[in-house]
Amino acid sequence: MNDDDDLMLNFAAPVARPAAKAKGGAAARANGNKRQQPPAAAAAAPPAPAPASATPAAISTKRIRIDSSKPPLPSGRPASSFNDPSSSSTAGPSRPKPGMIISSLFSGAPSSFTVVEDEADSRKPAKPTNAPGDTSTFDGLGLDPLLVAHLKSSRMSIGNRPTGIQRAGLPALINGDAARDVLLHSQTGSGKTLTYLLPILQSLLPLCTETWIDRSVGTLAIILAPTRELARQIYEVAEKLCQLHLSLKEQKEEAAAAEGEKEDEDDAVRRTRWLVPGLLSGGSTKNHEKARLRKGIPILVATPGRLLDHLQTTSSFDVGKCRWLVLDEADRLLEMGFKETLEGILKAMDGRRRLAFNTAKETMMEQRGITSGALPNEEVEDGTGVKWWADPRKVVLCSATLDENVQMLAGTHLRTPQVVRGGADLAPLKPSSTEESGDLKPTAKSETALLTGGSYSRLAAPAQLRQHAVIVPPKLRLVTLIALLRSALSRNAANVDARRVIVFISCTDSVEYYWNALGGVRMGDDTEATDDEEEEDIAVEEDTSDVDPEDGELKAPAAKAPAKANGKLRPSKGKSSRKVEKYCDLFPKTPVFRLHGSLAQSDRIASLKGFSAGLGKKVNTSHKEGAILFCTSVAARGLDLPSVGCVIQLDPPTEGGPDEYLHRIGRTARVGKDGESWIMFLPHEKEARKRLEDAMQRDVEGDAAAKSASSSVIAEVSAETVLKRGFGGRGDEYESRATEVQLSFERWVLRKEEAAALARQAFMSHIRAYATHPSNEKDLFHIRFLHLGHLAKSFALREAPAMVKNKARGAADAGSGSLASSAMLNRRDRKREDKAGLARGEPRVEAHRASNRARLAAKEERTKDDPAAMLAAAINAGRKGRVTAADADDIMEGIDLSSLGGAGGTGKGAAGGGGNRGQTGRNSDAEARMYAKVRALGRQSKSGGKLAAYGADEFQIA
Ligand SMILES: Nc1ncnc2c1ncn2[C@@H]1O[C@H](COP(=O)(O)OP(=O)(O)OP(=O)(O)O)[C@@H](O)[C@H]1O
Repeated sequence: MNDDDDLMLNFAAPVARPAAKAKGGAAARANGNKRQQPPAAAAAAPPAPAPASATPAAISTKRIRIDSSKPPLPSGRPASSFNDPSSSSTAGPSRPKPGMIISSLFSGAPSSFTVVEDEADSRKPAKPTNAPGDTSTFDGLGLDPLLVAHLKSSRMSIGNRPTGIQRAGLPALINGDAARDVLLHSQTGSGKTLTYLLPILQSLLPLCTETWIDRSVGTLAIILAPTRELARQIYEVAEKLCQLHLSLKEQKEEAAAAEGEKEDEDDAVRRTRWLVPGLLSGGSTKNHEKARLRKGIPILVATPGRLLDHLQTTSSFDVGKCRWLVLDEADRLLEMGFKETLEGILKAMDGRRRLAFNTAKETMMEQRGITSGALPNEEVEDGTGVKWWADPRKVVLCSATLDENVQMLAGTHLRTPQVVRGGADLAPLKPSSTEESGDLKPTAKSETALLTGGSYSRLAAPAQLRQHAVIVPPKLRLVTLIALLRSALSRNAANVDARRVIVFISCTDSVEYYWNALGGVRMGDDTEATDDEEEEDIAVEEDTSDVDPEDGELKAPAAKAPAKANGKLRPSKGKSSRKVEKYCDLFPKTPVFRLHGSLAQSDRIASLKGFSAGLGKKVNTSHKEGAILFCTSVAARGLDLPSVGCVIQLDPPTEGGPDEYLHRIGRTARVGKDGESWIMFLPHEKEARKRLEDAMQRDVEGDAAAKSASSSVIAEVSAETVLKRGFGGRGDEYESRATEVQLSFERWVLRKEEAAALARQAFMSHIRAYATHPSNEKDLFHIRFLHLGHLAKSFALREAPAMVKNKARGAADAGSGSLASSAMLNRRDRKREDKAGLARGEPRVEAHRASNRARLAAKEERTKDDPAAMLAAAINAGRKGRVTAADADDIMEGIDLSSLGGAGGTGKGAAGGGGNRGQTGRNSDAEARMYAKVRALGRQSKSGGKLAAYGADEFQIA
């Protein structure tokens, strides 16, 4: 984008443009662009894509996108030596005071470290595979000059170089076969949004010359996105696109005014500005949305649940003339269980279209006194004189991954779909080439192999993205995370734009915990925080349910609200807690944000805006010192956050496997930019790195360019290397620094019961989330392999796991009154809604219920003979907020706590190599013995509080 200026000189020669309609020009100006009636016999052809010629002109308008600028540095808290990883100060950790609790991170850490040299940095920087091309231009692809000029303007700042998917997709969507739907398949961050938005706008622009048409014409394009955030992001891009100059004259005038030249009087095609986007994502009240729909929203961006709701209940919602339906992140839409909703939407839209068409046809026949046979369908027009139904509605399905579900959807609902792919090699598009585009036959079931087996299915990360995996013993997870953050922030010191870091975590409670903990830790001393600081320290959000009944949006898993502890904790009762950023002593000038499905919508928006642009008292406009975002997988798909230099996965994805991994790392290295990613594995999960690599390698098989770009290599780096880099110092000094950091977190947890409650809750939820890894990953990700005591350390907990569980349960019981009653209320509300829906015979509710019933029946069938599956089901129930205290007991007791025996060896070893219980069958004797032991441990810990009796001295119960 920096070389936009150069590109301005390289515009292609003007291309032919169909004669512009004269009406609406001078006449429209004379009438002040008032709405006119169409000429009676105006058999206006459906506006066709109209490549036009123009001399591009510079446009200078205010920039809308929030970008980084450079505010003065804020003054943070007194920085300790930790704020300089390169410092070689010999100051060690604070000396233990009498009675102070000592926590050792490094003594007894499993066989110290196996040093695996980080070869990542010595790897040759790869050629970006999702960057804009070098030769092709947007105007060369037949894009309207108005749009080309707009893309180059400071409003859009895109330039004139299309990315691979744009080179392939724009011609297919602008000039392609009108009778075929399109499946866009491309790498993350390759510009898919513009690939469908530009053709939509181009096809609708000619309608703006018809001055008798306005937004009351109804909805002409619908874009569906799985989450509110993504929907909002697409809406914002559409909004910016729609702010283009509507005539070349306007552009010339502006350019002339800027350059002091005399304006040119020719080319006075006038367009009226009614082409506006709207957003329906459940963010505002339904009545408000209904009012907006009544007015008309020509380009509508929506989440599926809300859209179907309006299709079923809002009679003024006019989609009879809709020409485009885009399903963005189609794989995610399906994963989130929107299949029936999507089918409902398609059915409802077809119905409305048929109805509108029949009405128009009957009116025409009546007016002309002719029979149906004398009026071909493609000649049917409505009162506007536009033949809306001449071409079928175009469905565009976008996905970075082509799994079986996407293929099924495409095969069932798309008309002879054309698969359009953005090549990794950025070669100029050859539309007929199977390398770039291919045919997908309508019978998806039989054609599945065609797509997955060949070179169609691609799971490739951008080649310039440097991927790393770090194998971390559980008790070093917290300090390794801090080290990674510090390195990422300091590594990109020279590149302000790349200093944003995203950290993916498995569950909402853990996100809340780490966000609060980072804001709460104090380095350099162990004094109490002031009362004010204490008040500000902890902010928690109340859980809502898994699925928002309004927009069907999936919430992050296991989001139980932390229970009231000693009557002090302040659950936010769904109210927005206004403070969305925190600052940490370890990187005092870097704001830390969080994002998960249980946050109030206003906080979600504020957090995203803050992370993207800068917010808060200390940094006013942008983040010179970077920004950190802790989030669940809710942020994995589609979000286009500017200049993310690094993605860290503290927890590997619990669902979605390599696809989810790919989407998460796709938040960095976007559109040819540089980026790095880190994923943490526990020692027993080590093999997972190879599996990810293999999955990506398999997927690029046959694609020499992508293979040679080695985009699938995940370099293994030792925890020691990461800690050394992150904490600096000479020799083993990094160990004492890391220990001091760990101690500071532990002090924070010990100091306040609220903090301890958060930590316990996060620990429990983490284990529940861990248990949801799919069965084909259980050989690596099984809760029985977890060393719970060491894992507790990564939440800065000093308590034994059994005690953590008991206390968490106690706290939950204490707070159960309000939580339970609010859950009851939610349930009652939903029941009432379902009842009302059924009474009205709403397919949405029926479909929802039917699918739930089918799912439950299938689950029961699967789990009835398998205790492991029953346990997993209980844990799953926990993710949905339905876990009871007894379930929690079962979960904790179901884990092989013999690992607590210290001398007993690792969790995996103690599991006796039994593997998955579901696979090997249940040894009831052994299980009974294990439960007995667990209960004994529990009793022992309750009466004496001395798990050390079992050699579990790492818990250091005082
Ligand atoms: N031709 C281009 N030149 C420069 N920047 C571009 C171009 N096309 C798109 N972009 C920018 O690239 C970024 C990523 O685009 P977009 O979000 O559409 O990617 P995506 O393919 O949808 O990614 P994901 O799969 O992660 O959702 C956006 O900030 C967009 O403005």
